[in-house]
Amino acid sequence: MKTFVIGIGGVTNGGKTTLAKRLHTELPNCSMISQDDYFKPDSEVAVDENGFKQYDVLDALNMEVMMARVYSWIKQPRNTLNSTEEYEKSQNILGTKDDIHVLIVEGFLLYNYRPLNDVFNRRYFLTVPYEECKRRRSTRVYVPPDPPGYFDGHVWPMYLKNTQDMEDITKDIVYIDGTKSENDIYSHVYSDVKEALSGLQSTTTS
Ligand SMILES: Nc1ncnc2c1ncn2[C@@H]1O[C@H](COP(=O)(O)OP(=O)(O)OP(=O)(O)O)[C@@H](O)[C@H]1O
Ligand SMILES: NC(=O)c1ccc[n+]([C@@H]2O[C@H](CO)[C@@H](O)[C@H]2O)c1
Repeated sequence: MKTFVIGIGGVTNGGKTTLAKRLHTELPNCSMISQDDYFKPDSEVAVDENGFKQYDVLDALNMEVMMARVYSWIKQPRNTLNSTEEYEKSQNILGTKDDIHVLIVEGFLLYNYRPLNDVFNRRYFLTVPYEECKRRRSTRVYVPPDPPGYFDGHVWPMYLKNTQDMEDITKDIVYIDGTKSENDIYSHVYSDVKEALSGLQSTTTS
């Protein structure tokens, strides 16, 4: 039994969840963890001098709790070949009976956190330019909702800083143009993953 951990990172509203959910549905033996589920309670998130809650930094997240979940999956992957359909899916995709378990981790701050960055076999990063990102974000309602000026006063500056830090930590990232259609993005990543899984299969033994 082997494991393969995929990171779907990128800018806010880059389409991470959309892509991750589809891969999760299509890949056999696949589990998914979303970083957004690990935000600290609002009362524990710092506020800056302009009154903006500092949500777009690692300190806003319970990364230790998230890592515990990731390590626990690696130790004992949850999804097994538990149905004929899953079994056939794995044969179609991998062309083999071999047992590979896939974990998708999706979120906006994956590669800046070294312990998490270290577990990825493949790192994707969805990008969207400033204007399109701001437009998409304005259609979303978070809890709590973005106050006026939040995108320019916190979200985008933190994205630029986090991306810079990320590039200092890891170079091994596959950048994806998030303005392409959902289908194009999915097909591209799916073929890439499939190729990587086949490689894993032929180079290792269980
Ligand atoms: N390829 C795409 N082209 C155009 N719009 C897209 C595309 N993918 C996703 N969207 C839209 O962009 C918005 C954000 O998508 P999604 O929730 O997948 O992004 P995200 O990166 O997970 O966002 P978050 O910052 O909340 O983590 C949604 O309204 C979604 O429908
Ligand atoms: N999920 C949350 O608790 C929450 C609260 C406030 C803001 N956000 C935003 O989520 C994005 C990541 O998906 C970040 O850009 C946060 O600003 C999330």
